Amino acid sequence: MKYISTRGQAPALNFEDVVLTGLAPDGGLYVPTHLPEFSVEKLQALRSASYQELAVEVMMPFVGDSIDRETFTEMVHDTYAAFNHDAIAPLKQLEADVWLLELFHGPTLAFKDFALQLLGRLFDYFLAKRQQKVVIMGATSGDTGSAAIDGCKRSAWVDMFILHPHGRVSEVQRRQMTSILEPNVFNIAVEGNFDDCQRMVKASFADQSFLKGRQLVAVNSINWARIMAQIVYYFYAALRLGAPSRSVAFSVPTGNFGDIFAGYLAKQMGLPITQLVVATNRNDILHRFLASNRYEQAPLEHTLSPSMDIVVSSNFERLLFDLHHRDGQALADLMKRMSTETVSIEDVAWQKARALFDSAAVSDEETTRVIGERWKRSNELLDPHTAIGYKAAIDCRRDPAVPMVVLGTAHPAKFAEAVRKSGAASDPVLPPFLADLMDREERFEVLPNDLKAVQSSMVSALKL
Ligand SMILES: Cc1ncc(COP(=O)(O)O)c(C=O)c1O
Ligand SMILES: N[C@@H](CCOP(=O)(O)O)C(=O)O
Repeated sequence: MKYISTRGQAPALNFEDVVLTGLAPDGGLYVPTHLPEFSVEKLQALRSASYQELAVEVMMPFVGDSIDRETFTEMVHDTYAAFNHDAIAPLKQLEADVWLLELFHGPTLAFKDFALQLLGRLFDYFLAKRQQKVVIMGATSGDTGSAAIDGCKRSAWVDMFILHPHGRVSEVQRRQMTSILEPNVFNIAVEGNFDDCQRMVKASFADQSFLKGRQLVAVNSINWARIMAQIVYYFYAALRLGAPSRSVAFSVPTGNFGDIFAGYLAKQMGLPITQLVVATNRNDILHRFLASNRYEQAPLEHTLSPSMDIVVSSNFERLLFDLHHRDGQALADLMKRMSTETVSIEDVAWQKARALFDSAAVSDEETTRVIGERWKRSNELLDPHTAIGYKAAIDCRRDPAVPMVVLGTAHPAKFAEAVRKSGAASDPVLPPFLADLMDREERFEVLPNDLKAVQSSMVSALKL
């Protein structure tokens, strides 16, 4: 399988090279040249596959000849052995034909573990083969950071710098990152917001000269392997609920548009998904775009669902590429305009987007109300991001006969403030392996919202 840039001006890469990169040199994001197809017969044959078996079937075509099947199968089994539920991604019934796909049974209690546990193993495999050390640089609004650190902290091949917005992630999220004291892990709290962190990461990928020859590698969803691993749980949930004989709908709490883009790809690959709901918080640029065909940036707002406090949604570019017939030049022009002005796309492309996605924006008040109500009704504690997914699912549902799956993206104990405000329960409890989290020593550096300051801190930590 080959990968091309959404902006059309970068060389095509194979899977190994695409895993060990970030942005394409032309500023675009890598996408596969084509998607594997899963026929009805093939889906039927996978109905009773375990999560791990399915993961190999879904991902192997993307991996191609970069890893042999036996080695990749072992890697996948090892990856999901780190999860704390036998089903890996269990489905829980919330009400008649509304299901919660619990994606928080990994080591850091968020859906990011699905891809980042695998990515850490992919890095080790390729870097050991090359005998090469790389530098990871990532931006996080809370969950990617801890999942990346957990996935890569034991690697001899990486030094890792994770930027989070100072004071804008939950205390549990911060401690999950900053209490990892391995010498190759560096946490930087930036006096800015997530978009500022992500901007610095992208600028560093675009010009890596400050690293004096060391190579940067991405852990954010600009890295194709992140998206690839997230496609699998859409297949898993749909097959468990009766696909291919039965269609399924998904509601996805959305920030950087990676998770829902994986759902869109699953649909393109043949999974009978009849509805995809983009669920946002007050940072609702994607909802506003889908409602009005105006892509208009608004200032980032801080909400009770901090992991989705994102305005510039990286992966939206991958969708726009498809909506523009994969025309790299058209995309390069569009992305340039989108960064400075309010943009509308051609009506046909926008109508296509509206046919693919429904959307809703959910306020903090509605989020806490939903958490409280769900707790009263069934003692089910939703984290604020998942609560947004649930509310959007109910508001946007097209066909009650089609099972609606809400992606449960994080464990409620990561977001005690929102849960407390909902009046749902006393503090949600962390699982035993994190019971002492609040007592662990922390290490992080606070830096101004300034690219040069961040890069020079990296250079001195790496002793370059
Ligand atoms: C808990 C949680 N839910 C939802 C999201 C949104 O996912 P995505 O950025 O892939 O849209 C994130 C992170 O972005 C998250 O951490
Ligand atoms: N919500 C994310 C933000 C980064 O998104 P990513 O999927 O591109 O890594 C986080 O929790 O860090």
